[in-house]
Amino acid sequence: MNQQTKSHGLVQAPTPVGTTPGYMPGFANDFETEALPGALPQGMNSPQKCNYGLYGEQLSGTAFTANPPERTWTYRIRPSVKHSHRYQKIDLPYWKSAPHVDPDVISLGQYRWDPVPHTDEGLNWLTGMRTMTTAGDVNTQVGMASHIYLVTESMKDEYFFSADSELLVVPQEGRLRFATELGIIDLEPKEIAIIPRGLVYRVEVLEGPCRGFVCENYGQKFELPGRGPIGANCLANPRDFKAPVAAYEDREVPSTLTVKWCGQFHRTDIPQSPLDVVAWHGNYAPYKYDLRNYCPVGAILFDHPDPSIFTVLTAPSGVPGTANIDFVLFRERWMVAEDTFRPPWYHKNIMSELMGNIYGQYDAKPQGFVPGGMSLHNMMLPHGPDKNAFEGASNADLKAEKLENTMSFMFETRFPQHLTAFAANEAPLQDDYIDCWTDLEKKFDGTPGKK
Ligand SMILES: O=C(O)Cc1cc(O)ccc1O
Ligand SMILES: [Fe+2]
Repeated sequence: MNQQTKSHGLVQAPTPVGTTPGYMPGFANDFETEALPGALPQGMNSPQKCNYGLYGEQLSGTAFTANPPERTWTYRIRPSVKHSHRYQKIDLPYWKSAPHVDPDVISLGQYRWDPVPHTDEGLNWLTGMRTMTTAGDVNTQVGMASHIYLVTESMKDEYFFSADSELLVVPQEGRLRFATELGIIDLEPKEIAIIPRGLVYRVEVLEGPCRGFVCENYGQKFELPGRGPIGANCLANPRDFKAPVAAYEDREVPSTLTVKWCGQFHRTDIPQSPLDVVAWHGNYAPYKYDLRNYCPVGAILFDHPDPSIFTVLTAPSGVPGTANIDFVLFRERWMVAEDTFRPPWYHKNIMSELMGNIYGQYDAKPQGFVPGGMSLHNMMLPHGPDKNAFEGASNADLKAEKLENTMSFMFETRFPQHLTAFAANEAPLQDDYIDCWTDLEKKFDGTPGKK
């Protein structure tokens, strides 16, 4: 066992050979990691006494009897239960949960927003979360919410967990550190992170201001999509997902723990940092993924496939083939299809489509859908290329062409998404969005031939 390393004020486990410092590779692997030699019991979970006087504690992210069960054994300085004093309700007025149907807001429509701007107000991970849409029901653990975060300040002696949800974080600007019970994840644009339900963490600003998108998944956890005939390779490869090595701090300072539970926020005082897990093993852990590792598969002769071929992660809903949420990535790729209208087709979809632009230009919307911006095409509402994209693609010389400088994504859910009052009234909604289709001409004149 190597000497443990000290970083970020947390004592961190040595890094396994051949990996990025501080991370272990693999999707939903059964990991083991210790920040102090011998802190992890071997061959069993619950010895009569743990090494270093640590407490053993299990964090279960699935039912005990799920197949496979996902859980992690932590060995910590104090059991989590010692952290809990009485909870007080607190208000985070911009962070909403489903069901949340504002009677004054119309969710039926095609919507697009410019980037939500930063303000002079100092905002952290909790106060800076701005809910745009909600879908499903947090109490029955179905559906999701989409948020924009605007973060300029680190959480200090302040910790959080969501009992409601796992969070998929998609940064667009700035760099954040997630100091979690199970280790440290640093995150920047072009990467994503998953923070599991129930995991305690603090978010620090490494380089601000920070803005990004969050998909709050109330349902079953994100997993890798079934690959069907694509087979074992391409799309998101399991080895490119990275879980942090153990890191702990032994700090006795007055702190707070905020809990999101059934859509409400509660706070309790704790006399120490809860990031005191010295060693852990298991398959329930936070992780990050570099979107530049995503290997897209697409049309190599003609036609435009369904965007499901670009699925990075999917959260099942219980109905086979019908996701609670698909996280879909539109990134740089070659367009080679012959005699084909290459951008997305016009369509209506039972699933509702929330999109965000991380950088560059999206092929169906060359203008107006800008980095940091979002769009919503709700259940069964028609959409597709704007007039310019349609004319351009209909008349393009169909040589092999690389779509460069493009990274957008979609949170696609089987549930209709409801706008919050913030999305409808405060965020920079583009009132003229639907005009992007107004000038599409009638070309039909009753005579045959391509027009
Ligand atoms: O609406 C969109 O832009 C997303 C999308 C992209 C695509 O290539 C096919 C269908 C689809 O919904
Ligand atoms: Fe679409």
